[in-house]
Amino acid sequence: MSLGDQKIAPSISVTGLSYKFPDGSTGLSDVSVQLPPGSRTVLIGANGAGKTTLLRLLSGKRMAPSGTVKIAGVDPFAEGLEGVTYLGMEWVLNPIVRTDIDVPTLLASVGGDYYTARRDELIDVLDIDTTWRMHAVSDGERRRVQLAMGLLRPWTILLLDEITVDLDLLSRHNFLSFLRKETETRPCTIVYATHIMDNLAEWPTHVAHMSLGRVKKSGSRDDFELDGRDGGPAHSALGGLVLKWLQEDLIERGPRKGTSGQGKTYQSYEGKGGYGNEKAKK
Ligand SMILES: Nc1ncnc2c1ncn2[C@@H]1O[C@H](COP(=O)(O)OP(=O)(O)OP(=O)(O)O)[C@@H](O)[C@H]1O
Repeated sequence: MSLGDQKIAPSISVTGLSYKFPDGSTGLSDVSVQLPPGSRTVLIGANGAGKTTLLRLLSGKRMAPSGTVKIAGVDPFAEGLEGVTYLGMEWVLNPIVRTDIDVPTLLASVGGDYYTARRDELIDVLDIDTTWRMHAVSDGERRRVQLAMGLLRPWTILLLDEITVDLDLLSRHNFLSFLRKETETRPCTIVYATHIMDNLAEWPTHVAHMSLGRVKKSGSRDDFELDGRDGGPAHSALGGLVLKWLQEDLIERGPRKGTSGQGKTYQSYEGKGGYGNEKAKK
């Protein structure tokens, strides 16, 4: 049975996953994380923390050691990865979406004439003009068409690797709302690696924090008190938590090799006024 046939959403279970790149350097160290069926997880971590490496392993783009990854309780590499969609940078860079081609043709090429209701919904949600020609659209417009293409087939696991950077605030909000509705109305599970916290606070059911190739913490929004303490706003709870994690990670990592060793961490940004205020004073 393929993942697409499941009546309940798939869980994602990673246990003791270590990975070395072909050059022998460590990509992941003993990663364990459990994400329940139907969850929407935001994967947090500084640049280079290992988010893409983990998502590529989950998607089968890189081979995970046997027994370390289970999707819906089974080893996806043995049973097949049908239903797993990974949307990351290399997918974004596919040159076809920069050629002189029209939107209906592109959507038809990924099943748009079969999944007509989903196609029309995505055109609406992502505010796509079907008369666009792809060599003559803006970066954000192109990204919206790409997202419609990537989301069109009804996946059961969606692995999103920061591909919403070009979307304007409203488009991203609508896109996140669509994903939320998906997990609430059909059996599917999402992991989303992002650095953009705008409008995100209410969205995740779970959060996982990566640093230096490890998952340091993971849990539900309740575990991290994401709904704010004492009635405080969720957006400041998530934003504050992420900033704190990244500052701790930077201290743990220490100065980069090849620097003078006098690197500053700019922890006093608020107290000293930061770059913005320095500029404003001039
Ligand atoms: N093919 C590779 N060979 C060796 N090292 C690699 C390779 N790909 C990535 N790395 C290193 O692995 C680390 C993790 O990279 P990864 O792309 O997973 O980080 P990330 O958390 O997704 O970062 P970002 O937020 O910048 O996208 C980085 O230090 C990177 O330099």
